[in-house]
Amino acid sequence: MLAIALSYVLEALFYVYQKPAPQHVLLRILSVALVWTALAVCLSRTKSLLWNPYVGVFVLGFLFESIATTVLLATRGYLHTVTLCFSIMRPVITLALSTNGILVILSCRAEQHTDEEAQSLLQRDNADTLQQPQRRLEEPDNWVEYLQGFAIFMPHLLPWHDSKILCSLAIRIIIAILNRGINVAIPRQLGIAIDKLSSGSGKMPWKEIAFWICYLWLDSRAGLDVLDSLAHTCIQNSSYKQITNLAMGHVMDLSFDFHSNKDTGEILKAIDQAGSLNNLAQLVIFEIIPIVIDFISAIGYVTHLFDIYLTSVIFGISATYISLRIVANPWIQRKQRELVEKIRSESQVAYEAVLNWLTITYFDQIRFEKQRYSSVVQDVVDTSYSYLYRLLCGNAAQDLIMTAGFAGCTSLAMLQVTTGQKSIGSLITFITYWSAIRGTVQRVTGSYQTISSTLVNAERLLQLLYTEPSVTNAESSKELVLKAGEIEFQGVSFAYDPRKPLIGNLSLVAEPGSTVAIVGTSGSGKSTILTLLLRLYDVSKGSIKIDGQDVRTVTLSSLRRAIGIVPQIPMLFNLSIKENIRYGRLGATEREIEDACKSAAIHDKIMEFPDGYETKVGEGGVRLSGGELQRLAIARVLLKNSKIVVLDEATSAVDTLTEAEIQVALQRLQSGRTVFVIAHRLSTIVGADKILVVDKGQIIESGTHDELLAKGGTYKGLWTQQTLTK
Ligand SMILES: Nc1ncnc2c1ncn2[C@@H]1O[C@H](COP(=O)(O)OP(=O)(O)OP(=O)(O)O)[C@@H](O)[C@H]1O
Repeated sequence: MLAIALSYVLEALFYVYQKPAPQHVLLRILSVALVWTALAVCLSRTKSLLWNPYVGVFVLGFLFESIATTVLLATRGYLHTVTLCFSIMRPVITLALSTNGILVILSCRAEQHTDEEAQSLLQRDNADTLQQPQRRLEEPDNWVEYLQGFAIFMPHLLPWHDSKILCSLAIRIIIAILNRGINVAIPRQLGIAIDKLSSGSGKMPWKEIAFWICYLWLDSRAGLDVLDSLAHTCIQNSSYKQITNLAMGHVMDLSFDFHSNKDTGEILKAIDQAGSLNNLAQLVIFEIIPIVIDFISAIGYVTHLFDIYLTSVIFGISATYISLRIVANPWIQRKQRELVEKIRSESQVAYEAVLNWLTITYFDQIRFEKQRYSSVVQDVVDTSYSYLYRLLCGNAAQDLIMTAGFAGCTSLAMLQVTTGQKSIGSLITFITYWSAIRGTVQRVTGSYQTISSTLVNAERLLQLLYTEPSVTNAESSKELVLKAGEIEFQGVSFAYDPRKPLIGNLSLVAEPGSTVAIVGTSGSGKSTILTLLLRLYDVSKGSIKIDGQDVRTVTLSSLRRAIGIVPQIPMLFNLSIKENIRYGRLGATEREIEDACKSAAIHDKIMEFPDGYETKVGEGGVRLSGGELQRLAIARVLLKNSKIVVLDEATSAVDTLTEAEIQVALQRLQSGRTVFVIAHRLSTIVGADKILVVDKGQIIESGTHDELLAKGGTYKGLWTQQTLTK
């Protein structure tokens, strides 16, 4: 392919120096050379080659080359040994290319056929669906699919239903159209003014100069740009709002399996970087499209002003300039992607260090953490230098081409002025217009660079958006209708990891208004049983029913509204005590909050704090003691006032005196509610209606305290151990 392109370039040079040819012949030769060069460059950069379009080009090339050669021989126009050689060589090469391509396609088909037979259809489809989004991001070579991946952002980047946005869009489109005219009008007007000046009339061309200044004003930042910037900011703010809300909303909607594996710092950075997508749609509409229009008008205007030679040179330079960026971009982008990843790990390390400051201090590892952070920062700096180096190399190579092109074009134009073919005004117009042409071509690569870095920045967010929540509302899900509050586990099996089954065929019934206690060794799956009730995970077998309704058939929101939970390690927001308790029921009055705190035996303690209910609890509740934290969590659930209550070691961190107080509160809480209690301290569950002893995800004993003691099994052993220890 390069040989064909080279033959055309040599033929063009031959025509320029040996045998002048009409402009249309030269233009054809140069255009075809460009097409073959572009095709060869594309082919050299393709990793997973799609042969069909290339073979199509080769076959068409062979047809056209053969016709061109036949016509040339028949008309004997511009025939010379050199051109004759080229004209015969090209059909031969294209024929060879076509034959080779067809053979490759046939052999590929044969291979594919055997591959497909060896693979089951279902397997292939599943693998395809699962890997599609990932593959799109990992194979930037397949750029159509890669871009398709980002299409989910489009409705958020340009919200069509918003009249304010539509109005801003209309303003920007009108200004963009006006700007296209102004771009040509400025150099044209200057040329007209100079021609009038040099006409020797001795008059000042006031009118022409006034128009020129007026165009300059419109083009300046005091002109149309003011209105354009306002409209731009309006659209940008709207897409910022939409994209960040989309990102945050999606992360909040993801299920517990995602949140138990996530890297918080890295996720926060990914959401933060989503902001860079704001400008994407506007960049395409108001940069790329105007650039194409500018370029076409530049080509037309220069042809009108001078001739097709100059236009072809400009066209060739521009194509080389842009191709260079396209070729260099993957090389630059690789470093940029590395840089983005390094920046994300930097925020992850910083986040973890700040979050775990206390642990770091306990183990006196502050120096180690400082070093760790400084080493990731150094990594970021080093990578940013390598990225900058690659970027500068690309820019320098491009600008060299542009400068050489300017020298060539201006010399050509000056040549025409010296021979009297063109006026000095035309030359000035061309020189002024050159900066517009250069600007246009530079904007193409600038926009390409911006778009590609925006996309690289947003890749992580895109991966996040492709992550589906594993627990969702079923299509026909209804609100949970709570009646008496009966809970039934029927043959429930579950595993966090399929390789390690945890709960196997577990069945239990919690009667309405009863208290069911779950006891057992650490890690036996007690908390997991209750996370299944909350549908943080779905059971892999069996079902969980509340008042006869399967938890998978009711909405997640109604299910979680019905259950109040006091977790093992309660987490609080870094807000005041009052605001944290109000989280149980946002509409609660101050009186209700105080009542809940009194019931949870924490009111007096809160009143001892200098700021009372306004005391800030610190991140996660770090400024409170373990016992205070647990009692606040109980108060929060009391305020929520839900029919079903789950207490996961709710009193493990309080002394026996406080525990006795809380027990009174809990008894109040338990009346009329179905309660699940997980407790290691068996003294707290002796009054439970049913005690289940769990081991390795199975219920091995069940009954009341007395029944279990009478049985003399595992429970009796645990009880004896604890009472003896006491
Ligand atoms: N989100 C999770 N992802 C993967 N494995 C988990 C997850 N949560 C718990 N596990 C594992 O499941 C097993 C049971 O954990 P679970 O918290 O249910 O035990 P437990 O009986 O409540 O223990 P403890 O009394 O110590 O609180 C443990 O081996 C634990 O490592």
